[in-house]
Amino acid sequence: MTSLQLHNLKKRFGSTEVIRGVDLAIEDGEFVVFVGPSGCGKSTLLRMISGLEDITEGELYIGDRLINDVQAAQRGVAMVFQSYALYPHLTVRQNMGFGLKVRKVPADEAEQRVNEAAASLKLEALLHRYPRELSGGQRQRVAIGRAIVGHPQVFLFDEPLSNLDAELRVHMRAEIAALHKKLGNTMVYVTHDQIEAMTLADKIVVLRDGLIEQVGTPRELYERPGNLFVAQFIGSPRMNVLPAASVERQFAAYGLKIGSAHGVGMRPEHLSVVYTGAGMLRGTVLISEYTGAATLLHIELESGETALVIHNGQNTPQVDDAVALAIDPENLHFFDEKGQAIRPLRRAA
Ligand SMILES: Nc1ncnc2c1ncn2[C@@H]1O[C@H](COP(=O)(O)OP(=O)(O)OP(=O)(O)O)[C@@H](O)[C@H]1O
Repeated sequence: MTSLQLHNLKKRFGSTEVIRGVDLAIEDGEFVVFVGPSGCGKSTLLRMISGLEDITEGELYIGDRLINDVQAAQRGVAMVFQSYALYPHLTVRQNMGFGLKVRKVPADEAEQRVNEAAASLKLEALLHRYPRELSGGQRQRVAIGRAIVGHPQVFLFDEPLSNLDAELRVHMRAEIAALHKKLGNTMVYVTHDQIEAMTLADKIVVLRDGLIEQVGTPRELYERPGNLFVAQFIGSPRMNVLPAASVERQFAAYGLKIGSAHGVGMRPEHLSVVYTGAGMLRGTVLISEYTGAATLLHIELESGETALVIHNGQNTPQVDDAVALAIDPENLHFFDEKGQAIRPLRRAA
């Protein structure tokens, strides 16, 4: 059993509490991604699981074993860092085998494990090289290989792809997904990258200021955010949220009642530009950003608010054009004055 249970976990540095009571259950074999704004405590929480940071309060179980006071090396976890943390004076083979040597795994078994990991990560031809002779992606693969050879129960990844260029990130992301499929281990992954979170996670944990805001599948968080913070954190560009008062009249014309909602959320990809004048909202194009596959339009609405719209059809409007915007009411999100989601109109598929 390699499930993880976090019970009211807290971390204080001096008098500052940076993890303020986290309860979380991670299932055996699950791929869980921690996201949240810079400084919210993602890395600290991961380091508490790894044993690199001690736990101020609360309980942490791996399987049914309480591991608060178990040393990092005895927890059955392996961590992969953003910085790779390879030994520059050791070859790829030596780097991958180093931990096994320290743990006095017999040499022939260690060699076999390194060979197996090298084969699954396509590193066989590079085993004799030194880290300086490798590309960033190859280095990160070695760092992952070093984690694999220890046969950990749980893999922990702290922004492992942040130092790679865009193309390599896409490639390595797919490799990590394939690795999870193949090994089936429990994995916990910290990232800033929305696409990584959405594509890799079975479950995303959104953290803010040392607390969990919402836990759910990528689809649940995207389609049914529980509050304004999650609504605007998940999805890029972020969800437009307009004061209910500024759209009430226009919506009423379409038979839509805003009710007690304080804010109305509309994702940029759900708004479409219409030319017939039949849109719910009207405005003028302020900025038009062509990105190849789509154009991001900044629309100044009649109410004075600005809305972002992803336009990927023909007839892209130009700056200063007057446009109308339409949205399927199913795609509207409503929030109360405290920012909590109300009247969810959509069901996650
Ligand atoms: N050793 C430390 N001593 C004091 N404060 C710390 C220490 N490590 C982290 N912190 C503080 O704890 C908070 C959480 O830091 P953490 O690195 O976990 O955030 P994060 O969400 O991973 O941020 P980022 O996305 O920027 O990496 C921050 O306010 C940080 O300054």
